[in-house]
Amino acid sequence: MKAKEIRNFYINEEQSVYLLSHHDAKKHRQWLNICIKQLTLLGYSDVEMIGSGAFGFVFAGLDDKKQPWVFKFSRITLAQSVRDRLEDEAYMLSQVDNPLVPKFYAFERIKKQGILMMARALGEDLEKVSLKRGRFSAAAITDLALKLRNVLIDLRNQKNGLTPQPIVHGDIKPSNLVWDEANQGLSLVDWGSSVYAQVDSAGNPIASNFMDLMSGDLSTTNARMGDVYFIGDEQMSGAKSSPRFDEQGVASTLYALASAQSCRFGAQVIPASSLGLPIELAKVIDGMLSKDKAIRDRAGDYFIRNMPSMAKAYLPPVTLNKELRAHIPFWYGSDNEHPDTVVYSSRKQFLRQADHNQQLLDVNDAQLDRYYKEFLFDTGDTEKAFLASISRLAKYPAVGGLSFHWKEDSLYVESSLIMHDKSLGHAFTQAINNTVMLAQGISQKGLFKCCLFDARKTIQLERDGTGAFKFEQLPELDYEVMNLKSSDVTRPHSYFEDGKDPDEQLKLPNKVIKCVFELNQIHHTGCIIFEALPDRMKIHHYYRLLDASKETEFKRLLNKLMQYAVGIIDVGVAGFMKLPYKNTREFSLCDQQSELYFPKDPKRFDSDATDPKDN
Ligand SMILES: Nc1ncnc2c1ncn2[C@@H]1O[C@H](COP(=O)(O)OP(=O)(O)OP(=O)(O)O)[C@@H](O)[C@H]1O
Repeated sequence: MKAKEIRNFYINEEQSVYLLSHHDAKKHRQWLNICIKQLTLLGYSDVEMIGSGAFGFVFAGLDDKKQPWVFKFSRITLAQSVRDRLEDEAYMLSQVDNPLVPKFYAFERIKKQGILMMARALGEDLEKVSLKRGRFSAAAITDLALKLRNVLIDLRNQKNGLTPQPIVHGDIKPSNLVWDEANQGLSLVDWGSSVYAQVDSAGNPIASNFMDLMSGDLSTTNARMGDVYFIGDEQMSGAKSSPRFDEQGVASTLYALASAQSCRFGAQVIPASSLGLPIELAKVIDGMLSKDKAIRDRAGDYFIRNMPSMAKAYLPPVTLNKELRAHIPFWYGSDNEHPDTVVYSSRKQFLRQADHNQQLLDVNDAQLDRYYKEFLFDTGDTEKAFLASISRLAKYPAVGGLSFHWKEDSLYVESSLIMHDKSLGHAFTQAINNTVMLAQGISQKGLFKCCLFDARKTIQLERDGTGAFKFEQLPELDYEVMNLKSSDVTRPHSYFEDGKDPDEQLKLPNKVIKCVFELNQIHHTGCIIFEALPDRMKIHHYYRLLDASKETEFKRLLNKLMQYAVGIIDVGVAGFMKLPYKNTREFSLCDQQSELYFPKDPKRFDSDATDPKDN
């Protein structure tokens, strides 16, 4: 089939579509519709978008024989050299013949836009499963570990023609593993970081032919950057491509799924040996995630050799902690409302550590761009894991605010969180608890604040030629009213206005600040963030009025706040957050969670088969 008529590609940055400018949002929607329409014209039915990543957008559809296909498009906003990689991805995928890998169908190029066509892996990717399910059980991790170990063996034994030519996938992580629950089937997708290995696991060069040996290829790396939250140190620092890269991806994946995190960096504070896994497997995973290469390699070899016997262990469901409680409270909001959650955090500054030893690969790389944008390059591992755990909270339909204050020997957390999907309560509790445990592992003194808000409610105002904001009617700030018991209403509450934040650069007009202070007299919780750009301003906010008797005054002040906000001329970001009570939770600092292994006598810990939905 020939994809002839596809035009006008426009793919924007990955963020909530609600935060794009009106113009960009429209273009984005048009673009998605064009893709769907064109794929439909080509004869595919039931076309839908099923995924997106740093590099591209992925659509699925059925061919004329009702076979499921996947179409991957690269983001038009990326440099041409990066977009060209879709063709390299197509080539590597075409080289792999494995039941766990979706079959390559075709690579088409229309104008500058490439489209990779392949079989669809059935099921749901493991990152999505993890967000719903929370921590995977010991049995699920063990089963997955064996499957992944077998994938590693297959990649090492891969032949290129007749010569053995191990392949490195280069980006093994939960979202690149598609899991089919019904058939217990696993697929490895996204071959965009894949290359032929240059060295074997012992570091000896692999050359497929004489020409390779002659060319300079053996002295420089051919490695591609995988996801910076999951790749190991060697891939990050530009070592030659080796099967060890994928061992690292597998270790990160198992660790992330066992702990319900979205990265590998938390292992110093929440080691695999604290997650209720069988002792042998836990030690292997911790070993593979070690900072010491010799330990890592030894653990990797052990994993490859012994995983089949480790997988024979009897691992019935057990409940190691009778009751799962959130370390900080959260409340359920209406299930009907599904916020498109976006997180905004300030004071990342103090989480940084000078570490300029990283040798970085290709600065053009989209992943690397992300690495810099997300301030990860000079941040310690635990701090990275903490930031990733905050981003994970934003993957749930939740709004609210959090403040972490690290003092002499304690951590103080203030919070106000509303979750809008009860069925995710169990997994969300684990996500919160991870955030707290990681925060306990941070030893610097300082303050970190973040707000989770619904991007759908963000107010956007465009500027005219003079910089003034254009609007026909002054937009209104949204709020909801919750009538709390009067005993609650009289409780004191705190307000966050604690000195200048180094990450805030917008100077707000005094009248805006005065308004916020007046609002502070009324019992409520919420946040407001002014993001003033050269061409427009976004006002992110959520407000919950906790004293219904003051609604008229509250509304009047919000209105006044908007009137003054449109007077902002400066460019930058500034915000306020208000958390409801002074009942701050105090936690001791804790470098590392204590050991917890799968019990030797599982019968004593019989699972009460808790359904996550009941929690
Ligand atoms: N063949 C496939 N079958 C089923 N789902 C797929 C397939 N290929 C991709 N997906 C889904 O689409 C998502 C994004 O695809 P992919 O990882 O290839 O894109 P990417 O832009 O390279 O992402 P990343 O930034 O994560 O590397 C995957 O997480 C997966 O859920």
